[in-house]
Amino acid sequence: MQFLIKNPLGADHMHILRHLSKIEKIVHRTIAQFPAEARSFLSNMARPTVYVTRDIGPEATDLLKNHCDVTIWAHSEPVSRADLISNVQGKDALFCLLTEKIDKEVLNRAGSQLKVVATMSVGFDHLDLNELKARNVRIGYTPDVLTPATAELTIALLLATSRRLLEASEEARTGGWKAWSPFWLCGPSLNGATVGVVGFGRIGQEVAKRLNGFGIQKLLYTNQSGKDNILGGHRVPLDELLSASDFVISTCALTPETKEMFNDETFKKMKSNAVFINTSRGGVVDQDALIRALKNGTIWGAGLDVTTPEPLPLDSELFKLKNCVVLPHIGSASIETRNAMAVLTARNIVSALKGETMPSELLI
Ligand SMILES: O=C(O)[C@H](O)CO
Repeated sequence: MQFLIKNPLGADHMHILRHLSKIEKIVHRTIAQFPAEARSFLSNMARPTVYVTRDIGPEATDLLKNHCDVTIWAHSEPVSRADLISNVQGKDALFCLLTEKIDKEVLNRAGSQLKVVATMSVGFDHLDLNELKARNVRIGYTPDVLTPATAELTIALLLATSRRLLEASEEARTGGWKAWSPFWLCGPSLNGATVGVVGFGRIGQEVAKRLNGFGIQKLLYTNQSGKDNILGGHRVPLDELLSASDFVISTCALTPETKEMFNDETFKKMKSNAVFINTSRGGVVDQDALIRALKNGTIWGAGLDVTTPEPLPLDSELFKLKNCVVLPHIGSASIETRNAMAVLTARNIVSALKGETMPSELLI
């Protein structure tokens, strides 16, 4: 607490502060004797507290600070589990990232005053939804704001994989470029191709819109809504999509149903010239099966923005395969998008703490 002290009586400031501190103690003792209801009413009037698990930029931080007492893990690496657990104790809100697993242990340690957990991501497979629901903790997430950036990156990764951009750049820099050669560094073209998008939600559809400019012949998709003919595409069963597509793009959420849906069996159903792109979650792929498929020529190549685990260990077979491009989960990493995600997460928290409608609440 800070006091601006005018001193009309001429007493020295230290003397006044000693009195104030005595008064504060008396107030605390008195409040402690109030009935529980009155105590909780008074504590609700105090500024709420929020724990933030990374540096989230000035705009989102200021927004939170205008309404709450903010504690930040302001480091570039993720907060350790031990630090998360000790810092979340007693907080009213938690601002987290997809790098933190928010489970029973974290929620128990946070305490029953916790009102909202807001994640700076559209994916929420790192949150234990049942435990949050059981505690009536509201959940914020960041759909929509990251859709264009993630779609953009999906196209970039697809082209980098099919047109072998990283390999080509490496050859140019390291003396492999001897002369222009007819079939050197060639890869399959998007022009005239059939593209299958697995999970035709917000991001999948935005990818499809961008594909339009590349002269693809046919768009296939699987989706949950059951709607056909979205954006001129055909809704088909997964097996049909896999066997007919030259490019298979995974943009589906990780759920118990989609876990490792790309496995030995499904890779075998794809064309041998197929390019597999994953910008959703590493967990939708059985990674050992993918390595086998890439080594054996079951499919032509793969571009992965997401892996299991993350970061992918340096000795992973995937890094050794020329027909595989691995990116460090940068789907939404445009400057504007990451800031918008941070601000939306902060707004989710402030609204939930005020008991208002959240801009993006995950309703379960
Ligand atoms: O879930 C998300 O938001 C992405 O994977 C990262 O932006």
